[in-house]
Order: sequence, then structure tokens, then C-alpha cells
Amino acid sequence: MQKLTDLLDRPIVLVGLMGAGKSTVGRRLAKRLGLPFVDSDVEIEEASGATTADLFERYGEHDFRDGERRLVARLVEGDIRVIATGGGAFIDPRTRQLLNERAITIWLDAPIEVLAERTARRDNRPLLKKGNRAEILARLAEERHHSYSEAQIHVRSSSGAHSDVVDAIIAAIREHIGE
Ligand SMILES: Nc1ncnc2c1ncn2[C@@H]1O[C@H](COP(=O)(O)OP(=O)(O)O)[C@@H](O)[C@H]1O
Ligand SMILES: O=C(O)C1=C[C@@H](OP(=O)(O)O)[C@@H](O)[C@H](O)C1
Ligand SMILES: [Mg+2]
Repeated sequence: MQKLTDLLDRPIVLVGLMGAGKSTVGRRLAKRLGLPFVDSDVEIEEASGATTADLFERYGEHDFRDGERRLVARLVEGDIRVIATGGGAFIDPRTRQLLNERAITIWLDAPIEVLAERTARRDNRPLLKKGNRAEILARLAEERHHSYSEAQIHVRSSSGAHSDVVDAIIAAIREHIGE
């Protein structure tokens, strides 16, 4: 079987709700494929010297989204690599269109209970601090479903270890590119 990276002509971009595994599975996927990895939230935090929670508090979600849109547009034009987006990035119509044109887009998806349990492990997501975690995630899942479903590939990341999700993504990419 041909090496997957020899068949890739574009970056792999992970989208989906908070807790789906974009950052942690993405890092492992990149390592498995021998590709660089970049996380849009980490890039924003490094460039601004502030956490996403601080940025939401200081400038509001609207300004965060502006910066996020510009950053993701830059990342997708760069080297072939694995890009983990923050959960809201793919909701912007321009970003969604750009990513679907220039990248392989993968929606990582898990049930609300799983997302709620995973996101409870760290208190770093500003949108989840405003009320009941599972309720907020359920509302966002409904609001965002239409956007996420426009990703080219849909992978469930509900059960199994990170490495199982990496396996599922690699199989799905091969199928997507007709290998
Ligand atoms: N498939 C998985 N199995 C077990 N734990 C997972 C899995 N995917 C993600 N996690 C855990 O869930 C938490 C959130 O994952 P993260 O990658 O930060 O999600 P996202 O970037 O999509 O918000 C982390 O503690 C991570 O280790
Ligand atoms: O879904 C969202 O709107 C957000 C998701 C977060 O990233 P993760 O999806 O990696 O948690 C982060 O970008 C910010 O807190 C907003
Ligand atoms: Mg993340």
C-alpha cells in the first residue's frame, strides 16, 4: 500500500465541537503520518500572549473569531500538515468554504455526554463557563450541525482510545481519496 503522505496534496484539517479530540487526536495523527502539527488555538495564544479565555473576556467572541478566521486562512496556505481548528472556526462560512477548497476536512464527532465528560477535565473553554456544560454543548451541537456536516469526512470519536480514532481517520482519508 502506498504511503498516505505520498498521496496527499493538501493539509488535513480537523473540525468539530469542543472535546471531540481535534487537538489531542490531531497531534497523534500528525505523528503517525510524520507530518507537522499545528493547533489554531495554540497559535492564537502564542501570537497574542493570552489564553483563549482571556481573549474572549477582553475583546469578546466577535474579535476572537476575526483573528481566528485570518489565522486559519494563513495556516491552510502553508505546508501540508495536520491542522486542529478551534471548534468555532468551521462555522464561519468563508472559513468553511476555504477549508473545503484547500484541505481535507474531517468532522470529529461524539455524543454530548462524551463531550461534556471530556471538556470537564480542563476549565479552559470560555463558552462552557457560562452555564450547564451539557446544555451548552447540546445547543451548540444543534446550531453547528449543519456547518460541521459540510466537512468532507465524518469520523466518530466517541469510543476507543486516541489511536483508534487515528486509525479511523487514516482509513477514511484513504477511502476519500480513492486509495
Ligand atoms: N478518543 C479519545 N479517547 C479518550 N479521550 C479522548 C479522546 N479524544 C479526546 N480525548 C480527551 O478529551 C479531552 C479533550 O480533547 P481535545 O483534543 O482537547 O478536544 P478538542 O480539541 O476537540 O476540544 C482531552 O483530555 C483528550 O485527551
Ligand atoms: O467551539 C468553540 O467555539 C471554541 C472551541 C475551543 O477550541 P476546542 O474546540 O479545541 O476546544 C476554543 O477555540 C474556544 O474556546 C472556542
Ligand atoms: Mg482543541
